[in-house]
Amino acid sequence: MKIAIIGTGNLGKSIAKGLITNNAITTLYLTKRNTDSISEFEGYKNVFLTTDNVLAVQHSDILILAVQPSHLEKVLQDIAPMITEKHVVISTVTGFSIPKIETLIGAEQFIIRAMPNTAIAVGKSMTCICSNAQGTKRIKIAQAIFNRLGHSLIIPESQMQAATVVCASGIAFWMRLIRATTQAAIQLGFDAKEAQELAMYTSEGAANLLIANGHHPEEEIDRVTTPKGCTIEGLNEMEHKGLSSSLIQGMIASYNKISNIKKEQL
Ligand SMILES: NC(=O)C1=CN([C@@H]2O[C@H](COP(=O)(O)OP(=O)(O)OC[C@H]3O[C@@H](n4cnc5c(N)ncnc54)[C@H](O)[C@@H]3O)[C@@H](O)[C@H]2O)C=CC1
Ligand SMILES: O=C(O)[C@@H]1CCC=N1
Repeated sequence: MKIAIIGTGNLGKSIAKGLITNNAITTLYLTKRNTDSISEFEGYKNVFLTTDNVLAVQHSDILILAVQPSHLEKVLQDIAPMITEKHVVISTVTGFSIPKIETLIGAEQFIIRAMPNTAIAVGKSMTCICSNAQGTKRIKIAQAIFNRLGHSLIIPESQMQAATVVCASGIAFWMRLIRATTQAAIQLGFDAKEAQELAMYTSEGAANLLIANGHHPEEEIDRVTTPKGCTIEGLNEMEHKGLSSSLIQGMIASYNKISNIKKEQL
């Protein structure tokens, strides 16, 4: 696949790493206004670094847009004349709707919105995808890319904002949970490196149990909680202190913030 990533920042770099590691490219153009900070990609075969978005579009079929929301309009205006029927345009940009993209490049283009997360760098992104009417004809291409780099789900565009919080911001939320369990493990006597190892692999094990068995989390919790034991003592104390409630409220606050960001952009 001939892919261009327009705006190779935090997310763009993660996508580039995932694509390169998984041999998912024929050519890969990475653009940035100053390419110095993506020099780590120099030297890879068939990977080209450039400041020229138009050049990247001309040499690619799949265009992954990963600039900040405030930059997308200008980027789309610049590349619009170069977009042809060979291109599939995949925007990862938060809060920038498909109708708005259509007004800038045309509703006849294949337009996909994707919400991956930075775990795409290690082939473990949960990516939600939606498209415009024309894009439904190419959505399988987008799914094939994101399934190679993790797991994907097609959703209606109306759920994209929620997907941003759960999947994209979700990486940060899970990191805090892993950090907190690491801190507890240190207090309980493990050195910092061991503590993080215990926290990382235990969280990986918990997620894999659900993925493999398809169980509800409480079913797995029941298997761990010995009556009058230490697990239920800890769980109940966490809930008295508002663990679930705090996570839910945090995610709702994050969701509401996206609505405000969208209004600020109008
Ligand atoms: N960081 C994340 O985990 C996720 C970010 N997103 C979305 O992805 C987009 C990018 O986010 P980040 O990577 O975090 O931002 P970032 O600021 O790290 O990356 C954006 C990059 O675009 C470059 N850029 C700006 N104007 C450009 C232009 N005209 N041509 C080429 N490059 C240009 C900037 O130099 C920067 O490196 C945002 O819209 C964000 O909402 C979506 C999911 C996850
Ligand atoms: O924090 C943000 O606004 C962006 C969107 C999801 C991840 N980063």
